[in-house]
Amino acid sequence: MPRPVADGKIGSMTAFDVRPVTEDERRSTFDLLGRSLHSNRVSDELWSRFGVSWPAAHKFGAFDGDTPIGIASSFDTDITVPGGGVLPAAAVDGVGVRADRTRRGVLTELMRVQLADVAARGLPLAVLHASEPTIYGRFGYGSAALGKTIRVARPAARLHDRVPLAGEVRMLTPDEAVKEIPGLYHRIARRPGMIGRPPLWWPVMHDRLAGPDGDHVVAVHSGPDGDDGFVVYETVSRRSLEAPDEGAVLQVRDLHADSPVARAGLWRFLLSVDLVSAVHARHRPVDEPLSAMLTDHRHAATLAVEDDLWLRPVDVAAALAARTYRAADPVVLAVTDRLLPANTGHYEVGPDGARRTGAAADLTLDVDTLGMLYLGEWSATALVQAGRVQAGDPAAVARADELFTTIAAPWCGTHF
Ligand SMILES: CC(=O)SCCNC(=O)CCNC(=O)[C@H](O)C(C)(C)COP(=O)(O)OP(=O)(O)OC[C@H]1O[C@@H](n2cnc3c(N)ncnc32)[C@H](O)[C@@H]1OP(=O)(O)O
Repeated sequence: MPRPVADGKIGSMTAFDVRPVTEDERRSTFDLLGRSLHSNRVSDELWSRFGVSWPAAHKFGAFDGDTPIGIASSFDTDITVPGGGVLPAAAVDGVGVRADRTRRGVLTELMRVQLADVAARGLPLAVLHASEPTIYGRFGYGSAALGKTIRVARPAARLHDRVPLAGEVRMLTPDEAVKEIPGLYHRIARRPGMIGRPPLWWPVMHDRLAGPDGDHVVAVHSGPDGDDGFVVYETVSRRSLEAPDEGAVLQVRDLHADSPVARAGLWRFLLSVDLVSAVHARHRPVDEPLSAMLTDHRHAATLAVEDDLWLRPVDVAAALAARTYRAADPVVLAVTDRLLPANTGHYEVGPDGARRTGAAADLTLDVDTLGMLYLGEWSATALVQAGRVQAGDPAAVARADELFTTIAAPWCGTHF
C-alpha cells in the first residue's frame, strides 16, 4: 500500500522529502514549474494578479532542505463519463523536477504521494495532459481521449449549402467575455471527457487572454433557445515586406458548441473573418466533421492526431460503476494496479453496471490500459492488437467492444 501522507514528511529513503507545499512556498514552486517547462519567469506584477490560481492546496513538493526541487500540483474538478454521469476527479496541472535533479526518482515519489492523497480523499479519477507521452503510463495513466490539429485554408474553404445553420454570432467586449463565458461553458459542456473549470481556472486560462488586458477575441453563437456556443481566438499577422499580401493566421483556442447548428454557425463565422489565410485549431474532437461540412474536404487538413486527456482510475470499482455500457453479455476484467494495489481484482462489466466479482477473467489488463478503455476512445480489439489486453476468447473481446463503445468520441477541450 502507498504510505499515507503524514507529518508533512515522506520519502526519507531518498535524498529529499516530499511534503505538502505551504503558503510561503507557492511562488518558489511555481517558478520551479515554469523553469522546468521553459516558460519565462513571471514578473512580480503578474504574480500579484494571477498567483491566486496557484493555491497551496493539493500541491506536493520535493524539497532538499528548504529548497524545492520538484512539484506535483492538482486541482479538484469533475469529469463527464459515458452515459452523462459526472465524477469527482483530480486534474494534475503542474509537474516538474529541477533539471539538475531529474532521473533520480523525484517524480516517482511525487506521483506516489499525490495518488495516495487523491485516493484517500475519495476522488475516483485523476486526469492530466502530458508534456511527453512516455512519462505517465508507469503511474497508471492511460491516453483516454485524443485530439486533432486542423488547418483550414482561407479563403478557399466554404461550408456546403446543406450544413444546418440558424442563429447569430455576436462578438463580446472583454468585460462581457469575463462575465458570460464561464456560465455558458458550464451549461453546454457535457461530452464524456469534459471537465468542470473551477473558479481558479478562469483568471489565467481565460481572463488573461480574453479580458480587458488580453488580445483574444470572443464570439458567442445564439440559437432559438439563447446562447449555445462560443469561440475564443487570436489572430497572428503573417504580413511582411516579402509577403505583403499574406493574411493572418486565426488560431482557435477554445470552441464549444451545444449542437451541430451552433458548431456550424461558429465555423461559418470563423471562415468569414477577412484578411485571414488559414484557421488553425489544436486538440479538436477527432469526430468533429469539419471536412465533411466543406464543399471541398481537402480545405480542412488534419495535421496531427495526438494524445489529449490522460486518465487514471484511482478507485476502479467506483469509476467502472459510474459509466454506462451498451447492450452485450457481460465481460470480466482482471485489472492489475501496482501503485494502488487495492484496485487489483476482477470486475464484471455489463449493461446493468459494474461490480467486483470472484468469477474467472475474460480480459486481463493493467490499470493504465483501463484508462484507455474507460471513455471509449480505444476499442478492446485495438488494445488486444496492441498487446495491452490479454484475452483467450475473441467473443469476449467483441463483447467488450460493444459494452465500452460510445457514439461521440470522448474529448476534453480544456487546457490545464
Ligand atoms: C501534467 C504535467 O504537468 S506534464 C509536465 C511534465 N513536466 C515536464 O515535462 C517538465 C520537464 N521534465 C521534468 O521536469 C522531469 O523530467 C519529469 C517530471 C518529467 C520526470 O521527473 P524525474 O524526477 O526525472 O522522474 P523519475 O526519476 O521519477 O523517473 C521515473 C521513470 O520515468 C522515466 N522518465 C521520467 N521522465 C521521462 C521522460 N521525460 N522521458 C522518458 N522517460 C522518463 C525515468 O527514466 C524513470 O524510469 P525508470 O523507472 O525505468 O528508471
